Amino acid sequence: MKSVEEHLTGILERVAPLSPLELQLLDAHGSMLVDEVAATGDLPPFDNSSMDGYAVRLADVADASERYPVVLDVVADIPAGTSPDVALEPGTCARIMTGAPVPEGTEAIVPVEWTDAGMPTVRVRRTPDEGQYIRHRGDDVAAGQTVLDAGTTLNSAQVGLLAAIGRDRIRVRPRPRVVILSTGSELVQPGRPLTAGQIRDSNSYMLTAAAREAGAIAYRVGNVADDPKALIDTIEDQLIRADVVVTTGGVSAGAYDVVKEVLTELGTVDFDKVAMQPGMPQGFGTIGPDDTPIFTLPGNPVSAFVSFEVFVRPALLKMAGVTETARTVVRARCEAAFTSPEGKRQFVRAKYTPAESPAAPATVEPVGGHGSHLIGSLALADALVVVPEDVTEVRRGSTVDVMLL
Ligand SMILES: Nc1nc2c(c(=O)[nH]1)N[C@H]1C(S)=C(S)[C@@H](COP(=O)(O)OP(=O)(O)OC[C@H]3O[C@@H](n4cnc5c(N)ncnc54)[C@H](O)[C@@H]3O)O[C@H]1N2
Ligand code: MOO
Repeated sequence: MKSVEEHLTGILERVAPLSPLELQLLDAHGSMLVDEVAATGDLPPFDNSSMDGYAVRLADVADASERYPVVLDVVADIPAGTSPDVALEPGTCARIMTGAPVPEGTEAIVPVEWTDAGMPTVRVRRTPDEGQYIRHRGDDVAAGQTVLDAGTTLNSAQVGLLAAIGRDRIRVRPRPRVVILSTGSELVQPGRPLTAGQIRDSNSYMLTAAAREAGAIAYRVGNVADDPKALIDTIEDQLIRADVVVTTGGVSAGAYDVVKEVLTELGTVDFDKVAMQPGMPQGFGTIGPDDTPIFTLPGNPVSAFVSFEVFVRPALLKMAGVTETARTVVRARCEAAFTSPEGKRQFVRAKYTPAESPAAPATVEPVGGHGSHLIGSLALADALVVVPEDVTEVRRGSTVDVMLL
């Protein structure tokens, strides 16, 4: 049997970061920036008001009070999106809206709430501080300033910033496109009735969601019957939109394990037993004219989930340009005793509770049994306890490695 490390290393050696592409801003969301981005202009691009109110000269309103309001002539009305062509003379002001450019001579903005909102004269009842409610050109971002570093995975605020500096396209490493298909003649799509001996195809949904959580663009193909021609035709049809293909089922030793049968014949996919539990039967290789990586995961739902976590997710992250591809592993006190198969690394689904104080360290509680079909308890887990190959018994209260999901 191969070790988990050997199998993972073999995979990571054969997948490469995807080539950079210039994408529309929203298509680049979630992708990694290839280049550092600098602002070509100032933000804000001009001095503007942060309040709806009146642009004033300070001397004119220095004596304003509730009791003795100052009366000013309103010589201009400046909505956002216009450019004022007035300069404030003594005794005058301009009505101005939030975001509108301040006219020449403006020393502060008086919010409309401090006035009688009058036109064409206004009564000002309070004195603003110098510069109050004026947002200055470049006080957010200065022209030439680096706003985003290369290697940033673009989140929503960063997409907003790129739009604010005028970028509508940006060069990124695209998110990998993953095609997920499950195999098995016993499978029925959710929403359809079951007949005797059938079960629902949960893997294709679970892995599509998992691929999305890993930042990929995932396409779910439903289930393909255990028929060699149907399988190869479906895979070939899907290659057009795939940077990676993931299948589940049909890789063990059964008489109808078509994935293994069909892909072994092609000679580009290796099938191995990996020393882990669950997830022992694994296949990885390439397929099609572009040598598209293909993962063939076992069909048992927990095995498929763990295999995705341990092998597929790191590969997807590497393709997206991420360098740290491993999940965070922490140490925690195990709240239950259990046994582990000798010579295999066991991944035990569990619930993790972070440390609350030095007296209450982090703990982890295994959930459900060990069966690879137990998706009910898998859904309760937020972590996997990782039990080394040479450990056959985990005692309650011992400290274990926990991979946080
Ligand atoms: N004689 C042997 N039998 C098995 C071995 C072995 O070494 N020798 N290995 C066992 C292990 S370990 C695993 S894991 C499974 C892997 O099986 P396959 O990958 O061939 O998957 P199937 O046989 O197609 O299905 C296994 C199991 O999972 C259910 N399944 C399959 N696909 C889905 C899906 N999309 N959604 C929900 N459930 C699914 C399927 O109905 C089976 O119950 O083999 C063991 N057997
Ligand atoms: O190794 Mo299989 O993946 O139980 O359950």
